[in-house]
Amino acid sequence: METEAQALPMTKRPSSTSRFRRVCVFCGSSPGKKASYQLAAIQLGHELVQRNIDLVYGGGSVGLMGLVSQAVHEGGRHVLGVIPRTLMPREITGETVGEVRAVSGMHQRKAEMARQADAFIALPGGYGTLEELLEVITWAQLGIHDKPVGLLNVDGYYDSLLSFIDKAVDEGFITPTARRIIVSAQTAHELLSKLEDYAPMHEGVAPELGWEMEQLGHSPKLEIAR
Ligand SMILES: C/C(=C\CNc1ncnc2c1ncn2[C@@H]1O[C@H](COP(=O)(O)O)[C@@H](O)[C@H]1O)CO
Repeated sequence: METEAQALPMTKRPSSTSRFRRVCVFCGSSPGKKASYQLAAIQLGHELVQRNIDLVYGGGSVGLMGLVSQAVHEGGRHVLGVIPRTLMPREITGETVGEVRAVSGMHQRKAEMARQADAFIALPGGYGTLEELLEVITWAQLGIHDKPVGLLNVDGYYDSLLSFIDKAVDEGFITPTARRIIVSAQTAHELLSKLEDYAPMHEGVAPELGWEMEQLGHSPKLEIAR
């Protein structure tokens, strides 16, 4: 349900503060077939602006990635696009608004996005989005970071993924504690509010696995957990 403030145009809305300085958004490099996916990307951008949160994402202007980054940039917040050099030509990813950081490969990109963010949000997307989402969930499960992970379940797009994960819990492959790492909601406003309230609950299996980030040129947990 939209509040009175949310119904106002972005320029007329009162801004609020957040415990997050910068959020990483994973999302489709395609726009998807439903207008609701594109609208949700724009609304997420507006919600970040309203809460004074900056954006880090995979760079470029293709698909939902372009919509969320443009909404944040136009709202006056900082946008950081992290792009592997091989994807930098404009004909592959389009123009990136804000700051562009070139990295040497896909692994370095994920590590840099994770290092720069205080929380993660996945919009609808394909293999790339799923891979990025599942990696930060896995890192949270292992205690490599303590940052909240949110799933924006637009129009039930992720219902079947969530059902599968619940089945994995029932079948003994994911613990109930690890299941709670994923915070989901149907609107950006509700999701950000839930993420603000999130308390980390990993089982601290192997926090020393921060070595993985070190291998990619970053310091372990202390630096990325902020
Ligand atoms: C290869 C093609 C387009 C590549 N364009 C991309 N530009 C920037 N970032 C990308 C691109 N493709 C994937 N990513 C990253 O993965 C996520 C999106 O992948 P999905 O498979 O579309 O869900 C996104 O978060 C990026 O970080 C032409 O097809």
